[in-house]
Amino acid sequence: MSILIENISKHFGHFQALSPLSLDINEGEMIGLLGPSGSGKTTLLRIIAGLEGADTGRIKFGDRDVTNLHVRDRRVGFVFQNYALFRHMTVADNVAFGLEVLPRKERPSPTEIKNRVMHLLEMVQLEHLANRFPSQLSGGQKQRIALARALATQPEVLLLDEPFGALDAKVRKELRRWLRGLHDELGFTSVFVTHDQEEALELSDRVVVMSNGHIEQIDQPGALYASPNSRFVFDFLGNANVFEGKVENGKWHNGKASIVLPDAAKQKDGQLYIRSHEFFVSKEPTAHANLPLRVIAINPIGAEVRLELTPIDWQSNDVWEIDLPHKAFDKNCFEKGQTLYVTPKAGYFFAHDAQKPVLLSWETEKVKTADKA
Ligand SMILES: Nc1ncnc2c1ncn2[C@@H]1O[C@H](COP(=O)(O)OP(=O)(O)OP(=O)(O)O)[C@@H](O)[C@H]1O
Repeated sequence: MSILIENISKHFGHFQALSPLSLDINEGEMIGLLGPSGSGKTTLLRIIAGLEGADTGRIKFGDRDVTNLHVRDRRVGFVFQNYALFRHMTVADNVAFGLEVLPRKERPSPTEIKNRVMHLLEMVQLEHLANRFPSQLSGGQKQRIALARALATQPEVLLLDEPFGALDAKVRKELRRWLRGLHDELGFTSVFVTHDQEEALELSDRVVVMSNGHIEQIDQPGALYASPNSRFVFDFLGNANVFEGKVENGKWHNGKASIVLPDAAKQKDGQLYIRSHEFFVSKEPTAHANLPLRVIAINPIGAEVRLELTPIDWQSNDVWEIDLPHKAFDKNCFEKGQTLYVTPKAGYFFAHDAQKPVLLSWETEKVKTADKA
């Protein structure tokens, strides 16, 4: 079922929670609504569900205009963060609930309900827990039951609000994979809310990045990561270091630090955003950059080592984070308190007078040569 969202806006009193926004969701697509707290994700999801009315605009499911339809007539499935299972009912009764409350004309027979519940429990691989109560389940199991319950009425649209927010990282990852598999197998259309960029990028066919009640960018995960179209999106997708530079003699300067402008750069003042893995690190400045930093922390994180650094004799608002493969780290034997120099390999430049960034790259070979010199 496709979903068309057209000029939807929402006020709570004088506060504008959603500016008029539009979004076209294809049948069978999985869409992640990503944004910081208060950006309007849940409000938009609730308006799609019919739990909240919009001030303006309309919503269509396929050819059906559902703008004024009651939540129960929209036929959507929901999953919330806090499981929302009925504590006094068994797992099987919880899953059957949506079917039991259907109007008599639409309600399947008791045998059919029983069969459908068992099938759903098999699908979420928890048929052996049919007679347990929610208090006897783990968080991950509860959430799978919540999903089975949401799917019982065979909705064509599934809406999920931070479905895995309360779970630990490992279970979260497992459930994500499993939800994606189920989505692909059953072919429903899903919209889920998250403030976790990794979750959004991993699960979604397209990600909708929201801030302050409007849409900043809609893109496939790869495109979003490769071409963030604003500072906000860049910041929100994480792990960027920002160098604020003023142009002088073909270089960006900031205090005693400098970066040579690559050929493609316009001679403009602005901010260079560099991702944490886009650096060479050395014990001396290179021909391309003189960015001295002091090591304040060293944290091994999985396949990489993250160095936290503060500028020496230049200004930056944030601590810098640089991720190095273990090999590169071991070769250099960096220690806390030590001074080192970083050279960007690539970065996004936002000129002060521009909204959109330019992707810049320093030719790798040249930097390497300079590094060795
Ligand atoms: N019923 C309400 N009454 C008044 N203000 C509300 C109501 N619901 C939401 N808001 C406000 O609207 C804004 C958007 O809220 P919303 O819950 O949609 O954000 P969100 O992006 O989902 O945030 P979070 O990630 O924290 O859940 C917030 O500033 C919130 O305080």
